[in-house]
Amino acid sequence: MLGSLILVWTCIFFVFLLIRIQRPRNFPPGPLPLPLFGNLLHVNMANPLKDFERGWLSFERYGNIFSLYTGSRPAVFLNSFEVIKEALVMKAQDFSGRPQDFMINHLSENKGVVLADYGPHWKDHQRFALMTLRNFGLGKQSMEERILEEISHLVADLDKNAGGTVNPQNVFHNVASNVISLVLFGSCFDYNDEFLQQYIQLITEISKIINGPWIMKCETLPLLRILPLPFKTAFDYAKKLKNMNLSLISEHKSTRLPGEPRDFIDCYLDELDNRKNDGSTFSEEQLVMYILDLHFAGTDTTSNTLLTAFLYLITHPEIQTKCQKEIDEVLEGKDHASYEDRHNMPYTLAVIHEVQRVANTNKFEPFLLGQGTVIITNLTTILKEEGQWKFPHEFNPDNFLNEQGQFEKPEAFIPFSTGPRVCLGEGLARMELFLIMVTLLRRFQFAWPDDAGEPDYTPVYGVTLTPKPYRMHIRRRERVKQ
Ligand code: HEM
Repeated sequence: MLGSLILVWTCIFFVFLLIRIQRPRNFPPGPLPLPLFGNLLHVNMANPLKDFERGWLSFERYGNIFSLYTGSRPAVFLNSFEVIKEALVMKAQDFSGRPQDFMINHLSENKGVVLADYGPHWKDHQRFALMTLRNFGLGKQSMEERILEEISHLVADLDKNAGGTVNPQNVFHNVASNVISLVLFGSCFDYNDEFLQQYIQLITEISKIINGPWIMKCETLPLLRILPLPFKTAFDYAKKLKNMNLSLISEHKSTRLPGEPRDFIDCYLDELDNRKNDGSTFSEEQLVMYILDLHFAGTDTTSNTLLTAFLYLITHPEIQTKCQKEIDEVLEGKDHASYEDRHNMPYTLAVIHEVQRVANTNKFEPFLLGQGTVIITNLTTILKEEGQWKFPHEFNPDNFLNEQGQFEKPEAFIPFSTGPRVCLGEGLARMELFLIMVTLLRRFQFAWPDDAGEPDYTPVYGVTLTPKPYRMHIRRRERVKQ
């Protein structure tokens, strides 16, 4: 009996030795990975940020580089501004790839730009998007006019609720979605439009699923991917979205005048005509996914930043009032704000940047280094890194103001990332944030409702971070002529 027991335990011990995961020599430190599971059981899957911020995977414990295993695959986390800059800027060639075998790659069918690996396909499409955005007036007045036009609908919508309270979630989602729709489809939608509502709902559902607990388990144990688990509905939703994009493309095909593009889709169709069958990576299937990528990347991030902005502004009324004073002075006698006005509004600009710092919508970015090692840059740590900020752990616009009250941007402010994979919508997003916030603050006074209890700033973990749902009280301001 004893002999059999010893034999069983010896076998178990040898199997364990065979399948155990060992960190290679000189590999960044981290918690001991378990066979098969790696560090899956070490991480709070509902909200890993808690582990990283002040928890047991914090900077204080493992320093600025550490590693975790998803199954038998290592992922290296870069945790400070200096190491991220070194990787993404100084060694950009090595650190600009994307993993191609995550679940999410199956969803996107390895098309589009956000998840594309570093290479000719990504380069051509990134260049094309930047050029198209520029041609449609990014950085010029025409884009500004389009955004202001969209903001006028937002103002009318909020005005209907003046004197009452609103849940700003849908309001900001609609406006961000409409701005990017203008660029992509040449038109924006009525806020109650069925197409828009379905589009946003499908994107929201996919975000929830790809950030849910099943996905992490499937990354760890890829065999699970073939089972009919709840995450499979994400594929049905993605198919519906692709069909919606296909219908938009076919409508464009039937109404376009070649060489006279009205929007991003027309530009891409012109590009296809010009390239004919030159063997390039441009194709209609790419366009379907590319539209989805840009819509997704441009909507959630911008609207969650706005939600964060107003959460902090209504709970810091003194900061709101100081912005309004500056805005009133600079816009005295003008009908509307212009993006150029930012140069005369150092305090408001500082508040917008501080909002982006605390909102930190894109917390982790995955990159692929040779030999299959995934590199994850942890933007959360950098945007609160001691030594980089005057007040790393509080909401304080002074983080972006010098002694003379002039606007100053610390180098570690990288909410749009840095290096070749930097956000390609940065210019558009910055213009949107400025024009929307300035216009709304000029028109309305926003307040935390008396019966709403204590504000909770802890973000909800998701593909992008978002504040917990809240309501805000709205009142028209008297100073502005209607
Ligand atoms: C406040 C708003 C925004 C924030 C904070 C933001 C942030 C980011 C970040 C951090 C990345 C890098 C992600 C990564 O490497 O995984 C990124 C990439 C990207 N963003 Fe944005 N973004 C915003 C708005 C937009 C808008 C409006 C657009 C649409 C034009 C857009 C399009 C993209 C695209 C296409 C990429 C992928 C670039 C590539 O991989 O080459 N973003 N964004």
